[in-house]
Amino acid sequence: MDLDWSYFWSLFSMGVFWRACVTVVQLGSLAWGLGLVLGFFLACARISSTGWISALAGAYIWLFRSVPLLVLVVFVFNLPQIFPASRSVIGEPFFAGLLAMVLTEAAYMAEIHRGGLLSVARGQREAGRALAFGRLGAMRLIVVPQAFRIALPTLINEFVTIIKLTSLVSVISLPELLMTGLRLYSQNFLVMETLLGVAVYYVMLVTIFSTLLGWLEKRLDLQLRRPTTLDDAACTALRNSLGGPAALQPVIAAPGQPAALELRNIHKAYGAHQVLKGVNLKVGAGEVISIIGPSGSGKTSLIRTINALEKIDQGEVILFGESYIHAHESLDSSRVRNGIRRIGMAFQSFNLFPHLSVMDNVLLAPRYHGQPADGKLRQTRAQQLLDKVGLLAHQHKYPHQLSGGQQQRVAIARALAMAPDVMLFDEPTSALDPELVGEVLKVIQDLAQEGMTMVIVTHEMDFALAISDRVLFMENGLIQLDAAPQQIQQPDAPDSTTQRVRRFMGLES
Ligand SMILES: Nc1ncnc2c1ncn2[C@@H]1O[C@H](COP(=O)(O)OP(=O)(O)OP(=O)(O)O)[C@@H](O)[C@H]1O
Repeated sequence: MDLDWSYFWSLFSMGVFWRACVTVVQLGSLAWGLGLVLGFFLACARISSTGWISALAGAYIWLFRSVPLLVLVVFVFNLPQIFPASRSVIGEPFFAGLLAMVLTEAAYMAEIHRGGLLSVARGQREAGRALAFGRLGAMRLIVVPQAFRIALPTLINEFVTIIKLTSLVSVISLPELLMTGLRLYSQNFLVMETLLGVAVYYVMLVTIFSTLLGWLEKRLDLQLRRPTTLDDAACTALRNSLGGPAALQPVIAAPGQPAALELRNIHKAYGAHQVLKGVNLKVGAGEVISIIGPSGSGKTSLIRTINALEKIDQGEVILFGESYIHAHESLDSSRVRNGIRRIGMAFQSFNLFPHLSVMDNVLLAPRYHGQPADGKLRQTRAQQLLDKVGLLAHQHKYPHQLSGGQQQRVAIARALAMAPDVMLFDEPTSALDPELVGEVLKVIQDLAQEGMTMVIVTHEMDFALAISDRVLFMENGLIQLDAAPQQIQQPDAPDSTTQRVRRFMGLES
């Protein structure tokens, strides 16, 4: 069978097809954009901890993924028979088609967003919480940007699907590409040539939009960014303009002043497993406390209760004489949030925000809290802190472009950016290669020398002895020994617990 090629080529100069292209693009883009937004809220509802909200969202997704789009399009278009008032809107084929597509796409996009949201590591939310972000703030600035990047390739694919699905709206006589072709070949009977032309129009639209969205995806791909490292001259010039590295302003111990931190009778269980069994601890301003002990003894659980990353079952945490966390009380109160702002934390796995540059990692919390209010001052302070941890030259890099030791130093600078009165370190060197441990310990040692109050969970025994005012040995959810390093280092230890700790620390066999 011979095709009428001159007719085929003439299809591309017909205004009616180009108008149909515009309709397809408008319908597809609106359905994609609205489905994207509605799908996001549905995904948030789906992962909500409130049972009925999650169930409602689940039911919506189940229903609209089950009903074929073609059926929904016809159904929506005929709704004015039941609700005449809706005729002015969905009596129009374009809006009826759009509504049906948005309802369906929202269900699909919700699952795509849910996948993205669940892929963001738990540590990211914890890092936000440790920087006193509210739930919404953490979601907006930390979780959603990462989830969106993860979901983007699938969302782009969905756009291509939607462009093709617009052809289904021809069933209610919307003059999109298929309907336009159909009307034409029902007059001239050149079915193959017309459908071939329609197919070429679709391929053209999909190609243009895939290229544009692919370009967007590349622009957002952090792996492809190549930030510059400042050379020595630029770094020195910048350092001089900053007036040197940041100096801390720690709370100085004074007679009669309350302890910087006090834990009273802290109990914590995971299910039936009692992990903390009544821990009492006082940390004076400027003191450095190291917590050591066998694996599973409750060290990490204890330090995480101090900045409300773990709820306590019994007891109280007091910060500079003010009661701040009580068992059974919400950890979302402004009192707790204000307390958290005074406490910085460095995590074992760093938990840097991978979508932000080093500089923006340090700036995120000060910007969020408006601390200090002046943006220029915030920037200067962030650069001074990066200088303090030896990373001024790397300020434009992203976390994946740094070594583990560098990442941990950025994490420390990020915590210091909130000018905390107390710093918590949860095994800060455990995830590092041995040759990178020293550079992080050096930063912590410098903080100790400047008088920062610190609680450090560590397996670095020599470091704990060298840096600490007191070393705590935890076992079975209790502090078994609270002693000065000099006392532990005495070879003729007075009691069996000290002897046991000396053996644990490798000081005697
Ligand atoms: N989220 C959790 N759910 C259930 N059990 C947990 C949870 N977190 C910790 N545990 C349990 O609590 C106990 C204490 O854990 P924790 O991490 O505080 O110990 P640790 O002394 O810090 O150990 P390590 O030195 O190995 O890090 C362990 O038995 C652990 O399995």
